Parts: sequence; C-alpha cells; structure tokens
Amino acid sequence: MASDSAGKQTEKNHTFAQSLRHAWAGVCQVLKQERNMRFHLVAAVLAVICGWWLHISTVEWLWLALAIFTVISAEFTNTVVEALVDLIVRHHFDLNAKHAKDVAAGAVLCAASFAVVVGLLIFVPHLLKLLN
Ligand SMILES: Nc1ncnc2c1ncn2[C@@H]1O[C@H](COP(=O)(O)OP(=O)(O)OP(=O)(O)O)[C@@H](O)[C@H]1O
Repeated sequence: MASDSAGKQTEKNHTFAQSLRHAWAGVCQVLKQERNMRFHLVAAVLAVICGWWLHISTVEWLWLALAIFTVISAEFTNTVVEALVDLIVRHHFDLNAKHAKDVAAGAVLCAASFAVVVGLLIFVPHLLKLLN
C-alpha cells in the first residue's frame, strides 16, 4: 500500500494554483467518464443558444442558469457517491451501496426534471409568440 503512494500527493494542496489544477482535473475526469454529464452539457449549450436566439429576459437567464447548475451539481455529487461506494465495496453487491447509488441517481433525476420544467416555462411562451 505504502509503495503505491510513493512520490504521489496525498496531503493538502499547498497553493491556489495547485487546488485549481486538481479541481480542473476533476471536471475533465467527470466529462470523460460520465456519459450523462456530456448529455447534460450538450442540453445546456442548446438551451443557452435558444435563450440567445429568443432574446429571453435577465430573470429568465437567471432561472436557466439555476437549472443548468443544479443539474451539473447533482451529476458531480452522483459521481462522487459512485466513486466512494466503489472504493468501499469494490464490485461486491451490497444493498447499502445500491441504496446510496440509486438515491444519488434520483437526485440527478429530480434536478433534470426541474430543468425541463424551467425550460418549458421559459421557451414555450417565446416559441408561441414567434409562431403567432
Ligand atoms: N456494489 C453495488 N451493489 C449493489 N448495487 C450496485 C452496486 N454498484 C452498482 N449497483 C447498482 O447498479 C446501478 C448502476 O451503478 P453504476 O455504478 O454503474 O452507476 P452508473 O451506471 O454510472 O449510474 P449513472 O447512470 O447514474 O451514472 C446503481 O444505481 C445500483 O442500482
């Protein structure tokens, strides 16, 4: 175990730049490993393009930003839960592990549902106005 950690950082970051580098590595890791996160990101970019195209108001931009960051935060939390559960139980089936992972995935589902409702409330009236 000790030889596995030899020469590798296991203590706190010493500088802000070091913290930033590790935080950015975390963001890249989630994007690389989590298909759902890439899907959320594409949906967020499309929503921003629609917002720009339909000239939504500042308040609508704020709701859109809240919806996007709620989903992304939930997905980050879900990834942390999955990683910790896998670290603890490895690949053994465990009912508590299942419970933790399912609840974390449920949080993402709730956040995504909130985002869909916000998106519909913002974009449907704008699109109807455009069609009329
Ligand atoms: N060790 C385990 N013990 C019991 N059930 C597990 C275990 N690992 C995974 N599961 C079950 O399999 C599901 C998928 O787990 P996995 O770790 O593959 O998540 P995922 O497919 O990456 O999920 P998401 O789609 O939310 O990113 C979990 O929600 C859980 O129901």
